[in-house]
Amino acid sequence: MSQSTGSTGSGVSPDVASAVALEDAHVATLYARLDVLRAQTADQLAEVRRTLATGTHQSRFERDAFATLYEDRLSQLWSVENRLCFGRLDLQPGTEDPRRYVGRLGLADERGNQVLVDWRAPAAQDFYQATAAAPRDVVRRRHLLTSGRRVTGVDDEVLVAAEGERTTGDAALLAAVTAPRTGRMGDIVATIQAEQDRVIRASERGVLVVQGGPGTGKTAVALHRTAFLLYTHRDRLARSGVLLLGPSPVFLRYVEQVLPALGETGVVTMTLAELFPGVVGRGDEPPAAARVKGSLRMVDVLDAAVADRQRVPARPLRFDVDGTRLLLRPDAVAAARTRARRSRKPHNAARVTFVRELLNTLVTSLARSRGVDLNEERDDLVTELREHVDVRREINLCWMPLTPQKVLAGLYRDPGLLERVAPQLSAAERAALHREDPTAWTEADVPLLDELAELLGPVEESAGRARRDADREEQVAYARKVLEDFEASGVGNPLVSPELLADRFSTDGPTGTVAERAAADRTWAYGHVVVDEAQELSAMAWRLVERRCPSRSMTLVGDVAQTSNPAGARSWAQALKPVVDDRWRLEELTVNYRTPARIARVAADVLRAAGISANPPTPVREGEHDPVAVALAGDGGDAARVVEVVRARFASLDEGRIALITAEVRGDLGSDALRAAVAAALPPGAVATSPDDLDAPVSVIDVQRAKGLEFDVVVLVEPGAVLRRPRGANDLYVALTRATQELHVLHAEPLPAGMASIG
Ligand SMILES: Nc1ncnc2c1ncn2[C@@H]1O[C@H](COP(=O)(O)OP(=O)(O)OP(=O)(O)O)[C@@H](O)[C@H]1O
Repeated sequence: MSQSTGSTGSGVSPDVASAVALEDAHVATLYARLDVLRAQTADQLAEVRRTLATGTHQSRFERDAFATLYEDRLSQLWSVENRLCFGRLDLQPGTEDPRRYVGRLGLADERGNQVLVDWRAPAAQDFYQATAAAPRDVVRRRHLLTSGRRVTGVDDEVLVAAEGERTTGDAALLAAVTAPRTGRMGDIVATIQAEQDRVIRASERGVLVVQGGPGTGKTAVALHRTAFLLYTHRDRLARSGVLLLGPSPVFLRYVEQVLPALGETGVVTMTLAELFPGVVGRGDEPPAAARVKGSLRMVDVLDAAVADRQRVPARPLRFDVDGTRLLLRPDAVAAARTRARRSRKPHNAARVTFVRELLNTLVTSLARSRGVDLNEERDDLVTELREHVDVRREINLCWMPLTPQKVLAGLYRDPGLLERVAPQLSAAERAALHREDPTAWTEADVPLLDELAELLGPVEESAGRARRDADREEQVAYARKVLEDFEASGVGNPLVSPELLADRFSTDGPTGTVAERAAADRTWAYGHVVVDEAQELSAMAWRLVERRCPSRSMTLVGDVAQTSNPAGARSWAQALKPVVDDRWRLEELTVNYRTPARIARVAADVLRAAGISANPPTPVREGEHDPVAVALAGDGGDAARVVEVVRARFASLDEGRIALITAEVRGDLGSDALRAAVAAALPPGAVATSPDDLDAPVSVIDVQRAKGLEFDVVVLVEPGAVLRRPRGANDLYVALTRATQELHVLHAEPLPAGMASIG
């Protein structure tokens, strides 16, 4: 059995009081050590700046590199102030280091003895993995409850006899999951659960899919896994970069503090809409358009659209080259096209072959017409033809250098072209693709632009690339030497690779940081890609992600019961088949840390009523508040009623956040109108001015934007209308599972099937 003892409050037993005093004293020594290291590092930074401030270019270079390292180390030492140490492991006597303290980073005392183990280190693994059923060498796991630098309580589990796996550190966990929300996700290092830890520490090789219902910690796990992989494979990953793909900018802001709090700052975080450099796909579009654009049939459509721009004229082309008449017959153009296509190069590169073939034909007839020796005059004649305006124009009309934007815009603008190149789409599907402003790019356009970039290739090779590469190699070699010196100086392990350091102190700046270079380079190959809400990716989006990660080292987290994109996944097997066939492994998360059981039961009933087979996760707590339904009258006064419910909840809430979740953006009960109405009824600053604002206590958002977020109180308006959206049952499931404490449902229409139990 695993026994839990401990307290955070008054009236504690003498044993607990003395345990708290003991841990308090120990933690004080850890903070003292931290202070010493901070002071030492600050001194070393000042020293480097002073002693190497003058002199040659080389010594300034060296100073900047060392300064960068000390600054990194200092900011890491400052980032661990909060909850520096949160646990203790007591192992069987005779084990190496039988008492281990676990915390945010590893610390050694002045004699070099390890006094704190980094949560990511193998020596900390048992803190998360040991259970009563499989205690490994653990006798006791102790969670330290802290306030500032003081220990205020302990929560002990004594692992003495067999029992099934259970959640660990109950008091600490419950305190974490019931705490009021701030609008920003926090880290969970102190209370990572065994099933989550297995995912976090899983091998980085291959494709790992993490399926879990709402609130199972998928996002938290994805972020902690990212920190773990960077810690474990720093050299490789710092160089190649890690990409974290999230569903929306607001979601990325919601999670943006987690990795820095774990000491990691170099991860590239983006939405799919930003993955094609130079374009941000923020436009809205109807679900029907997104569905077609996400379909794999677009691969052939785009291929045909490019082929359509490789043209053979219907009639012979005639040129007058300085008095010499030339004829270019369609069959000669067709032959040049065939040759160019056979090169299997992208359109812009194959154009070189096409132009060369045509010029060969023309130059032969030019030489013949003028009666000159082709072999002797060839270069001059070719130059003459190349510079001839008509020749250039006609060759361009047959095979133009193209950009992805140009081809896609042309396709959307021209129904005739669409009909020609997309006979496999229905007329309705082609109509869905047509649009008046073809360059108002949407998220679903981004994978298509990327696909086209593959088909087209770059318009011209960027000049100077070779020179930049050579410069960079030199900088990296130098950075490697600086790192060796730094490690020898004994301040700690550098957090960066030579490449990263070269980026950081490079003052002439052609390279930028890994993150900047990766974000700007469509062909960047990331060392690992993490996709959150991965169920939302369409088949075309998967092709793009695959191109960004040729090593296929990926972590994909999501829930196929929450898919709202009409082109998104219905099952992992179906979504991943075209990407990696069946070469992926699955881990499941089964415990819901967010939604209390009283609310989660309603959400599960909605899924069941919609015939969606899913295993909703088991809530970790029952909760204190039953969900409440409030009937609206369906008259002109409903918006005022909604406002009144929000106002009343706001008045009685000391801390935490409220979300008013709507079915739509527009209309009386749409998010825009309700945001204005609620803002007028609440004190200034209480209501977020846009869906992207996470700091105000009250947010008014449509269900789409609520994805991945959570709130203490959710007020949901008109669930029946949510249900009518494409994949509406999934959206309703998402909306119902955003609450950490209370759910209020306001409805004029009858409550949807599955929600009848709400009183
Ligand atoms: N081990 C844990 N200890 C403390 N809190 C946890 C733990 N695991 C998850 N949580 C908390 O539970 C909440 C839900 O986590 P998270 O957002 O990662 O879930 P999710 O599976 O991504 O949910 P959804 O699919 O609904 O977006 C967060 O507040 C997170 O901090």
